[in-house]
Amino acid sequence: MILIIDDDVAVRTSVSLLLKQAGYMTVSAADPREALQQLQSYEISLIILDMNFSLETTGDEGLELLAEIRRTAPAVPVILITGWATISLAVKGIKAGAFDFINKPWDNQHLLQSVRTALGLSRSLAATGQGPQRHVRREDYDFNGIIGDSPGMMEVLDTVARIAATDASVLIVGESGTGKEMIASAIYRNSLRKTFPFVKVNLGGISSSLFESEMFGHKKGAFTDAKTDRIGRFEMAHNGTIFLDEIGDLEMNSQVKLLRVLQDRTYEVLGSSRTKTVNTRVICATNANLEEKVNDGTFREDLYYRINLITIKLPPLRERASDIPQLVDFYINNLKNVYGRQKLAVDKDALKWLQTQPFPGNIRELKNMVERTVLMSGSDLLTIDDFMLYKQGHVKKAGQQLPPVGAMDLEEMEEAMIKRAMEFHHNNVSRVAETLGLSRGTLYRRLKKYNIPYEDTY
Ligand SMILES: Nc1ncnc2c1ncn2[C@@H]1O[C@H](COP(=O)(O)OP(=O)(O)OP(=O)(O)O)[C@@H](O)[C@H]1O
Repeated sequence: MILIIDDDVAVRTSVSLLLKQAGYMTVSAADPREALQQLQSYEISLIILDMNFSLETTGDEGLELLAEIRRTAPAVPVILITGWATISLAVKGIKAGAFDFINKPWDNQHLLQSVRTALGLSRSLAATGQGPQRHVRREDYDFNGIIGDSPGMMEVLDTVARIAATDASVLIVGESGTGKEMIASAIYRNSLRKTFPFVKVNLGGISSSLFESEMFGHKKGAFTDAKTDRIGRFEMAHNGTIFLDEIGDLEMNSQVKLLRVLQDRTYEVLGSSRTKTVNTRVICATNANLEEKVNDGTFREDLYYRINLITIKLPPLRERASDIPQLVDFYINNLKNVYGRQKLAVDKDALKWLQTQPFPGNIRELKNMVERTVLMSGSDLLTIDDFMLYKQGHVKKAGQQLPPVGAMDLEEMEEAMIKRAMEFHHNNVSRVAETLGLSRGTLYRRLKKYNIPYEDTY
């Protein structure tokens, strides 16, 4: 049973009709007292609450009622309905524990989708809440290529399993190289949207002047360089999932534009006056601390609350060192096939030693280290010495190739190295980032800084 709380009878009736047509049962309440009564009388599974239901415009009464609901029925998700003008009120509501907020006038499909997500999520939370510390069975999901069964990793996979089928927006946080993109793809592969596109966008690589054209597309002639029509990423992701990587790098004026499409699910193609509607699940990732960015005013608080209904934190590799042997084994097995060296193996002491290493670049760094050590060592059984040699060799080789002191400054060297790597990898940004030990976001920033042309590989 869904409880609709609004003092406006027209709103109550239309929401109730919409939900009934979609197969839900509803009851409604016109004021807080009646709302709390209904909550006692019925088994309520979801509440839709209009924040401005009171005659006062501050919305305080709505917030008070929300707090009361959270106290009496903490497991029941609440969806707020708010006006654009009261967006700060919606943020307050989300902080106070509301599940989602929808703007007035609402789009029926959007409201229904939020209802489905809220119900799906609370059901799966209830289901996984049963029984002592039960972990998901890997074989029930598509977790291909995701290695590790440390407690930290299992917790991540449990969350992915629980939330994949819902449409909840997910924010994946963690240091560079911890597998954020990999987890985003796992959420998609295990979702109901898996037969629709998965569109990856590296926001770190998109300048604010190009943001709209990249994300929403443009019509031929919309601006000087618009020689042909261009389809935007949101359109490509229609019915599917959009993965917004490096969201922490998004500039303020682009944040407003992104917020609007996430909020209203509508946008306009540049050069066209028609409003388009998009239905997409949003997964974001960042290695920045967004809360800090919100506090220092460089990331919009309302956008932050819009994207992080669910937060998945990927632990750094040093906090799940027990996964290292499995990861090494996985990479060695891949390399056996690539190089036709079926006897490749890593000795026990080396495995132990690897587990004590700090790996600031996390799994990406471990993977690079294993690959390069295999390439450099002629022996099939890799020992600590081989890995050490790789580390020293790395430094020595670099030493031999350095230009004379004074010939170049650090920035010039960096630029030259990036250009060489781009040439070597034929502008494949992902490969270049891997070889240079950078995250893609960092590499994109450098490419822009040095004006090095690149094709966005996403
Ligand atoms: N659990 C894992 N099992 C196997 N390989 C992994 C795992 N996690 C990450 N990797 C590998 O490590 C590399 C980095 O992963 P990924 O690109 O997903 O990290 P990221 O956190 O998105 O990095 P960045 O912040 O730099 O964009 C990839 O080659 C990926 O295949």
